[in-house]
Amino acid sequence: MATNPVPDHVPPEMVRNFSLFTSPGMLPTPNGDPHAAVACVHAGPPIFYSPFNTRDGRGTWVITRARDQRRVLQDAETFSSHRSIFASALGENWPMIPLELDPPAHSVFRSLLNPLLSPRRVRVLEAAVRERAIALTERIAASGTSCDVMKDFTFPFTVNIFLRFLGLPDHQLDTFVGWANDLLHGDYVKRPAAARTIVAFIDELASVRRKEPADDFMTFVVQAQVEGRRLTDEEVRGIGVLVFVAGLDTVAAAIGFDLAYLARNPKDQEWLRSEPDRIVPAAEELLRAYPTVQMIRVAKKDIDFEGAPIRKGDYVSCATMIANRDPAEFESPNTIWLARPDNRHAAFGYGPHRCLGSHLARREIVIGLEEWLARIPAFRIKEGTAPITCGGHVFGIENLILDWS
Ligand code: HEM
Repeated sequence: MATNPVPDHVPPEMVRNFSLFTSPGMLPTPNGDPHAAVACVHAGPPIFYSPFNTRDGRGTWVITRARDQRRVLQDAETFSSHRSIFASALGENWPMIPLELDPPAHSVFRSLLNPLLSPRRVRVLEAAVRERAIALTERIAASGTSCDVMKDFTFPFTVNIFLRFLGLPDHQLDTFVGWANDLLHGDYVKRPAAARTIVAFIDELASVRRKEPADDFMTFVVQAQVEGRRLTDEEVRGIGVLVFVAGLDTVAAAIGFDLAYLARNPKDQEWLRSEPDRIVPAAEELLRAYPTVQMIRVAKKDIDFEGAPIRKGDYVSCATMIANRDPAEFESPNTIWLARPDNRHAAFGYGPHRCLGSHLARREIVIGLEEWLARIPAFRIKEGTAPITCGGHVFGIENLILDWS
């Protein structure tokens, strides 16, 4: 792990002892609330330097205002998204596509992939999403009055949808959950091992689909053309790996945080159960209050930003969990108001890289909540248990044991 002294160009008064990885509430914490723990940055300046704010121990500038984050995320001329987050775990340097490409290359691939996750395409996938949510909640309701939501509901739900999207059978579900978990939350041994396994899996799937095409995502990718040519093996891998990591943990964590909130707030729970039409706006408010992704950009040139001397190569963090609690953007940002109007939150990012899977993610969350609330009566956190939350690049919730006895 890198140890990062503060670079010479960073004025000492701009350094803060804050990190999405190590600040209080960020390490795995029983009954933790990492979102509330980051909200404290709004009492400070619009930008500061955090000496340890990535998984590999690098420092980043931290942008605390939603408006300034939008400036960074929209300006790909100055702030690049090429970091090889995944490949670097293997000591390699290929980009996840389209996330780690800058315009104009980014738009070539984004246009290629947009139709696969468009609202129209998601409507086609929706029947399978609902079928899966019903099957899981029926099984949970029939088998007792308690369950671990992450293990029994959210992961089997989201991984199944992902496997269908890729065109793979369900029996690999547990294996995939294990890989995703090791990759996102594993230590320095588990993480590269999981990265290697996922790359080998995607490479193998691509090679099978080249020989035996099917009606699925990977076949689309290996047959696709950009600028009059087929994709290279590295590009196919970059896309496959990104879709693998982008959609698994994020939706599962979102539903987990939502159900944890509802378990602790029985009135809101009943309010949604009695009128399920309220779930769509409520899911937006819960995405605002409990977003999970920290976006990072790399400065391509020197720039002075709100008084901070950002230098070429510096990392700049735009954390959705910070933007979504910005009091300049949201009235009483730390209050959860399920009917909040005009909820223009940043959970899915901003600018050219805005989440490609947001339409699918939104439907998964809403359908997951609808079917859960339709079958599971008034639920609460099981006595004697405590959900364990964690910070990091992607905030998560490790276990959530609910009880409705
Ligand atoms: C609640 C669930 C989700 C959240 C909170 C989320 C959040 C985000 C965010 C913040 C970004 C921007 C990253 C950046 O600019 O650095 C992003 C990008 C992306 N997301 Fe999602 N995501 C979710 C679900 C999904 C799903 C289900 C998929 C795919 C099936 C997906 C695929 C992608 C892809 C491919 C990108 C890169 C887009 C580009 O670079 O043009 N995401 N996501």
